[in-house]
Amino acid sequence: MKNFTSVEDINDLQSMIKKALEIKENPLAEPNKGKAKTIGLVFLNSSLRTRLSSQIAAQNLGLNVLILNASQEAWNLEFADGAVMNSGTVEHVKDAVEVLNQYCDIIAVRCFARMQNKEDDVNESILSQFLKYAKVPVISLESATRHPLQSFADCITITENWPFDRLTMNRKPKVVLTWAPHIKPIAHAVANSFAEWMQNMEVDLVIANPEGYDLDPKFVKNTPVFHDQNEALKDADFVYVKNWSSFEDYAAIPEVKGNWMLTQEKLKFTREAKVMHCLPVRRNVELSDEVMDSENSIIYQQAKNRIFSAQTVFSEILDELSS
Ligand SMILES: NCCC[C@H](NC(=O)CCC(=O)O)C(=O)O
Ligand SMILES: NC(=O)OP(=O)(O)O
Repeated sequence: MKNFTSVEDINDLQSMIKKALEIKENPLAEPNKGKAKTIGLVFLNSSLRTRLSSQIAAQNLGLNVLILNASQEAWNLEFADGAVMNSGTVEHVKDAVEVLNQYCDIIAVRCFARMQNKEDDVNESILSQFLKYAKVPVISLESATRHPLQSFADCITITENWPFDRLTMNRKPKVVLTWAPHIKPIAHAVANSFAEWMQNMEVDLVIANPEGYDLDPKFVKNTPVFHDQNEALKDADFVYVKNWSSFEDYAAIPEVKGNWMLTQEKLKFTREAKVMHCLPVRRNVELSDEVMDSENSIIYQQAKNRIFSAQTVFSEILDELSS
């Protein structure tokens, strides 16, 4: 694995999940694998889970970890080619990445959608510059259109919670990615990425969202989309709750009829579905306290699995560096 920015960067998802579950059994099995190597974790946006789980994963492998909370601690970066930098930005991303090349064996970066210009976000205007200027492997810690370490952790979590003998069960789990309300425009990365990874799993995926909130067709592909949440939830085994803004009318939040917050009442339509969310979650807006704190929730397990998705990816990249 050279870089890790999408599901396209892995060869075999099932063997990656197997490896992650082995790492989970014994996370300290290879304490010197990353010895004398340095990973730089660069955050252009806020984080709790990604920052801490990546740090734990790197430390478990003996990597040196540099963390730059760039939005708060570093110089204001310029991303435009040929910019005359006589205003607010202090350092060009080209120079920043060239310097990171001097310090790091792996560069990991979080660069959310800026939600100002659809083309910029769809074309990954920030991540693409890291990929262009980096001379070392680049890992996405969530970019404008994808959150691959989250989606990989989601695959691990679904696998752990669908342990039945698939042959005797004779059916795939039904997984529903449902839109949920929010108070402000939210990016598409988590939802896009979840759809993309689920399309590579042995599951029946459906997406539920209100009219006006269809995701980018590039990510939806042939996944069935329901505009009636209750209909989509019927017989679900897993319900993944997530807000996103309009893709078509980019970053708009058109009015929604009815209440899309996930409640225990709505779970009655499901097969006692397990509930998932990437966190952070707006309680009693996206889902009710009752759901969040119920036996159905596997949300903290998902957060824990962020360690093992990251450790598996770092481990694969270290294998590549030493080959
Ligand atoms: N990294 C996981 C999710 C990040 C982001 N959430 C947020 O921006 C929440 C912000 C808020 O709730 O105000 C998202 O959903 O794409
Ligand atoms: N799920 C997730 O990526 O959380 P953070 O934004 O806190 O890293």
